[in-house]
Amino acid sequence: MADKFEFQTEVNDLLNLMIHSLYSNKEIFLRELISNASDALDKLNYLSLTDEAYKAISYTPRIDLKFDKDKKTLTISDNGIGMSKDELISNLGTIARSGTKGFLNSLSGDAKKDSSLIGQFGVGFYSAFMVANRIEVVSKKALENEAFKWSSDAKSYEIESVTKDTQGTSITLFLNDDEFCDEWRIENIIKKYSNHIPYPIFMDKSEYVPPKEGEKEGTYESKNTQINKASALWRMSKSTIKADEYNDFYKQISHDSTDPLLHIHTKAEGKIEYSTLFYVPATEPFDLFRVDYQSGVKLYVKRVFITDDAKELLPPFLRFVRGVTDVEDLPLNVSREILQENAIMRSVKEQSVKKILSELGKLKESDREKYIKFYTLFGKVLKEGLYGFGNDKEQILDLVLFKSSKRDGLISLKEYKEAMSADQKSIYYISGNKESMLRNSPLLESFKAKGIEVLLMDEEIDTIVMPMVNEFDKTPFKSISHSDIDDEIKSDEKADESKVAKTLVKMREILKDDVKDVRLSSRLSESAAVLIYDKNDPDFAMQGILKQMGQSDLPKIKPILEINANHEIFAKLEQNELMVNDISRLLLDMAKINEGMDIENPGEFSKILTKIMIKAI
Ligand SMILES: Nc1ncnc2c1ncn2[C@@H]1O[C@H](COP(=O)(O)OP(=O)(O)OP(=O)(O)O)[C@@H](O)[C@H]1O
Repeated sequence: MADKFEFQTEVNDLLNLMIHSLYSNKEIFLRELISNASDALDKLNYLSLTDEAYKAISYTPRIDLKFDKDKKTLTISDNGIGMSKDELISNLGTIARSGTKGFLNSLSGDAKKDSSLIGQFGVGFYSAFMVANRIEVVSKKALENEAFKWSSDAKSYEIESVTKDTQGTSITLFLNDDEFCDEWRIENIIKKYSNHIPYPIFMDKSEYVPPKEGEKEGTYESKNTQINKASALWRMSKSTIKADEYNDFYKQISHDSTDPLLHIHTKAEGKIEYSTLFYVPATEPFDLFRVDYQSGVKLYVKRVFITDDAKELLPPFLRFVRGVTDVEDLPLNVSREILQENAIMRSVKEQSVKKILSELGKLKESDREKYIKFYTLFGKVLKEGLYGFGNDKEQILDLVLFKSSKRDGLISLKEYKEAMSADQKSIYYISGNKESMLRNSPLLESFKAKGIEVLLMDEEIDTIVMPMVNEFDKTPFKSISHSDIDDEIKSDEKADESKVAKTLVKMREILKDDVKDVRLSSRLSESAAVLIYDKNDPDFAMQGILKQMGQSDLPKIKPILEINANHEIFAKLEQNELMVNDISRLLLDMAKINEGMDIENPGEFSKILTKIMIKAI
């Protein structure tokens, strides 16, 4: 008797999408099923090497494909770990991963793009419903006696008890049409996506047998043949691997259907022996900015798969990297603690980071267009490495790019320095979250007048990390929204305090609750006033970030209002005391607006402005 089950709502939504919307690139279903079979073999392989109970299982790991042209079925079998009844229910009836909602929301309606997301979101198995109207999964978990059959028409599913001799899983697809009932087509898909999974894939292939003596014509015989290479690509010598093979292996491990931007293959044979094969994707992994992102690097020890959940293998600022780390001198039953504390692992990690960063540096020099593509995708993540006291800051500073007040596009810090005049002492930057606002900030006036370049840091991460970066190549960074200012950018025309003495005293009094001080500015040439921050105070952009991070009890940080004594408005104000009150308030609010801040009392602002407009007409 079969028990009937309903799918979890999200699975229903997903299946509807699979069947009705995601039509292109259907062939990836096979990659997904083979990859699951390979994972199941990995799990059993690992247990049989590390767990006494499993050592007794005698098996040669393999995956078998069979199709029946008449019945239009394709069967994918493995002799891996298998699934119990409960596992069939939870693995093939629900979607455990929290990312799925994100998947459903992120679908663009562009079938090609959407189907490339399928694997990324861990909904691989369900993709088989793109090509099949019915699926049967027969599975027997290793060391258990019972086997079960899960079957579904994509609307609901049934589970019943069956017999099966060996452990493992056999998945039969009842295909919608003949497309995937074709030996040649299947072989090509396997070669394309699954050539380098570490286990052999077998299939019956008809082979031409030449005529024997006395016979006129040859015949075709069906022969069970291994159709993939089953060699761990990362262990092979670089010179024997073709670009296509690197790309295809990437697609298999990442479930991404776009070629990667870069691969970095290393075989270290010194004191510590290991192989790494890393890839920089050309698309953004869906969970790149999720706290619960999945590690993209699989750990192997002596070719035995250990885990794909080891975030320790690379630091978070390289979490976009996909690939494999295979270490020789570690025990197979390496635990999480070992991963974190083991000297070998630490050294492999350090060297991997150095290697990845240096290859990115080479790319920056050799192919700027490609590098910009990389940087646009992952620059923000890379910059996270500038936070704190990491060892890699210098290398990362060589890689970061910024917008500039003087040039189009993105420039590196080296390029900034090369254009500096001999007497410029600092690398100047302004940070905030809107490029247009930064470009038009009054704070840039004297820099523009003197032809000094300022980096425009308009990403949130800049505001967070830049205060933690002191210098680049011995040149200090200086935020231009702070009060300490180098002599070289001070205005040439020395402001004459006596011209505005009365106004200054009054403004200080009027605005004393809102600003720390009202001062003469030596950085303005056009605007009447600007807000800056004391050297050690967080600026406006930083305050915003602190609030976002939950620091709601921040004390009120008062800015400093700097005024341009040479501005006509102050000459007039000295003669017209009655207006000082209104104009002071307006100047403060205007300076706030220029920085993208909210003004405290918009009603009051409008009233004063209206009053002045009436006077002006
Ligand atoms: N051949 C198999 N043998 C054993 N377990 C399997 C097999 N196929 C699928 N499973 C189980 O079903 C789960 C769901 O598979 P599915 O392909 O939907 O997602 P996934 O493999 O977890 O994610 P991803 O596609 O990102 O690798 C797997 O995690 C695995 O536990």
